[in-house]
Amino acid sequence: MIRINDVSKVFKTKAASINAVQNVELNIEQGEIFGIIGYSGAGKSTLIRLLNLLEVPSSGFIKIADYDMMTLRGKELRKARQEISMIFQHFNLLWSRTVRQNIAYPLEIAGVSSAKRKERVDELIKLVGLEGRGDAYPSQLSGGQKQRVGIARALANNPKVLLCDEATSALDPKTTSQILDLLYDINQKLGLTIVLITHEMHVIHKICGRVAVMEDGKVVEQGAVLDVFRNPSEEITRAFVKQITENDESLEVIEDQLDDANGTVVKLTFVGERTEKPFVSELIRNVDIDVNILQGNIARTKDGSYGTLFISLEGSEDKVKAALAFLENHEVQAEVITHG
Ligand SMILES: Nc1ncnc2c1ncn2[C@@H]1O[C@H](COP(=O)(O)OP(=O)(O)OP(=O)(O)O)[C@@H](O)[C@H]1O
Repeated sequence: MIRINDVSKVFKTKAASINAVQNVELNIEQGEIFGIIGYSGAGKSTLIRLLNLLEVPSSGFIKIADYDMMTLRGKELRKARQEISMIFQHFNLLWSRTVRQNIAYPLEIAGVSSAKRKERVDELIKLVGLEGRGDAYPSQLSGGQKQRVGIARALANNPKVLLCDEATSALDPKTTSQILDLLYDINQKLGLTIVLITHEMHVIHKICGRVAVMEDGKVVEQGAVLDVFRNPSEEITRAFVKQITENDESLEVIEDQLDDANGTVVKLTFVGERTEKPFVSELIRNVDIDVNILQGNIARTKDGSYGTLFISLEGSEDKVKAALAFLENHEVQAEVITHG
């Protein structure tokens, strides 16, 4: 659906040339939810804005559906943009228009008749869960409701692709979760291809199937979300994965407990089916060793679960060795943190 081939963007200012996006290669398939994650300044916004030509690439090729984006001008570009819609962090609503009028706006521009507009707006209001709020103004809505209007407006002309530019970054965790659920439902119902950018790993693991990690304008790693969780190859990716698996609070607890632990402290990482199985009780039964659970966390991704567990193994050196071997044989990654 989306082919990004050797795409770069250089911003030339009086003071310097900034390589905001460098030689990016990405293929995004029809109907997938693809996440792009990076810290501030990594180039995510620039990259997503290149997709609908809000920014023009300095070099490279972008193909979306049947459009060779680099060659589009005028009327053709406007038509392509109707099929590549976008939602924004700060919603970008028209404040003097009601919810209905905001949603109808792109339909007006596309020349849709008044009766058809009304029908379509009714459908969209239902789709995004804004029944009863059609005549409200944006200032009368919560953040989550404003983003629902943004989503309905973006979907008005039946786009093939929805670009989400930090769409949940201004929302609290509960509302973020509701908006992500809505995006996921829309993806499932309409088969819409969604590309989202974020600096938060929980957004990625909640709804994305694949992810690309950006740093200094480059895509440094990409793959299925579960694989990236299991085997992050870059330092920056490991840091993002830790946003989910080791929050600051959990590390503090572990550090306190490390000082007190008598045994060998081990960090276990397990993926997919393994998270469903009682391997700790199997370990205790098979190796006859004491296991003290210090801290645990399971993250559910769209395609399965990923978990980490910090345990302390208390027993003779041979027993500890046998326990580590048992874990390895049962597809649980074990990393010894300290020896007691
Ligand atoms: N219009 C512009 N003119 C000059 N430099 C720009 C412009 N837009 C972005 N940049 C620079 O390009 C780099 C990438 O910025 P970009 O906004 O794409 O990053 P980002 O990952 O989206 O970060 P953030 O989440 O903070 O927006 C930064 O160094 C930024 O200062």
